[in-house]
Amino acid sequence: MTAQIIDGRAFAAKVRAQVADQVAKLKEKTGITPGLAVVLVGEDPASQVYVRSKGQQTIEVGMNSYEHKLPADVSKDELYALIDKLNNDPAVHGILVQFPVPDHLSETEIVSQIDPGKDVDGLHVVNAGLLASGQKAMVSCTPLGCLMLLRDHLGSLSGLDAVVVGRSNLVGKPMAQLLVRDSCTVTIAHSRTKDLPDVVRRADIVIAAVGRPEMVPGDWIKEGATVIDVGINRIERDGKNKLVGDVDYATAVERAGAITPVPGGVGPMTIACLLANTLTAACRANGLPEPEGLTA
Ligand SMILES: NC(=O)C1=CN([C@@H]2O[C@H](COP(=O)(O)OP(=O)(O)OC[C@H]3O[C@@H](n4cnc5c(N)ncnc54)[C@H](OP(=O)(O)O)[C@@H]3O)[C@@H](O)[C@H]2O)C=CC1
Ligand SMILES: Nc1nc(=O)c2c([nH]1)NC[C@@H]1CN(c3ccc(C(=O)N[C@@H](CCC(=O)O)C(=O)O)cc3)C=[N+]21
Repeated sequence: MTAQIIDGRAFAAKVRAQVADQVAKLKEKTGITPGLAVVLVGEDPASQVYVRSKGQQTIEVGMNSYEHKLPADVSKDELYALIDKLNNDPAVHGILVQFPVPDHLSETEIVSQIDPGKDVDGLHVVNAGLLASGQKAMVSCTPLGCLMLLRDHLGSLSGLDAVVVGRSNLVGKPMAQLLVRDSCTVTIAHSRTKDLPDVVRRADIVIAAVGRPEMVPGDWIKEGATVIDVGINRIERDGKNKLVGDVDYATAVERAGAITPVPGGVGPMTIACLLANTLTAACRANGLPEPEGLTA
């Protein structure tokens, strides 16, 4: 079998068009323009690229973008003072602190400073708890994007066996929560999993969120399974820089029923869902109905 390619870039463009449409209506009806603040600490080159791309796409859908660049040696007090200011700024509906941050700062502590209603990354314990208990939360953008692709491709996910490889707070854990909510039978695998190949072989849905280039080979994939590759790894091959996922695309494409490519799969969906979450946060902050088709 040769897999159908799930075109995340095209789907993300559709999500952004929906966001743009609903932002325009919101502005017209209420005068509210959703605003997203992105905080970048230091000069990590990959982070700079993402932050620029987030800023551009925020403007393109008609929202306000606020970028805050802080030096790598910024003190935690200065960073928290900025977060506090953004928490209290009514023009800012979403706040994202780009990770990784320099070693003298704690990601967990940073996230705990953000107003949960503005936590568009869905990382605050309040949002993790709301999601885990089946309530309305801010859901981390990458898992939300993966869920949208899966629902679009498969329709109902009910009763399917899903394996999530990776248990991070940003991707693996919220992904597993969303799949459980859609009635999948979910296994969360990680670096201590015994016989990972065997665990992956059982899955109708494989989500790879590990951070190891091409770690999942095609012969771990059940024939016809749907494979969502979250990994973004920069490698050098044949003297060229290349972006590859956590799945060995060349062999997996021969076994899977459908697969997301890297680039052009999950990555663009992450940014589209960040914009969707910012719109959702703006609606909730103003007691307005949820945007249509953009929440989990
Ligand atoms: N496309 C997108 O939009 C996004 C892509 N990413 C990418 O997704 C990947 C994962 O990101 P993130 O979740 O933040 O990463 P983390 O490093 O936080 O988590 C990686 C997870 O993978 C597990 N793991 C590591 N090695 C193995 C192994 N050999 N076998 C099985 N499991 C293993 C770890 O297990 P343990 O807990 O036991 O250590 C951990 O749970 C990265 O490539 C990242 O760049 C991330 C965010 C967005
Ligand atoms: N607080 C926080 N939240 C995040 O969600 C977060 C983060 N920090 N730090 C880094 C990771 C990674 N991440 C990506 C977003 C978009 C693409 C993306 O658009 N990728 C394109 C290609 C980009 C390229 O060419 O480099 C694609 O896959 O097609 C990738 C990765 C969000 N993350």
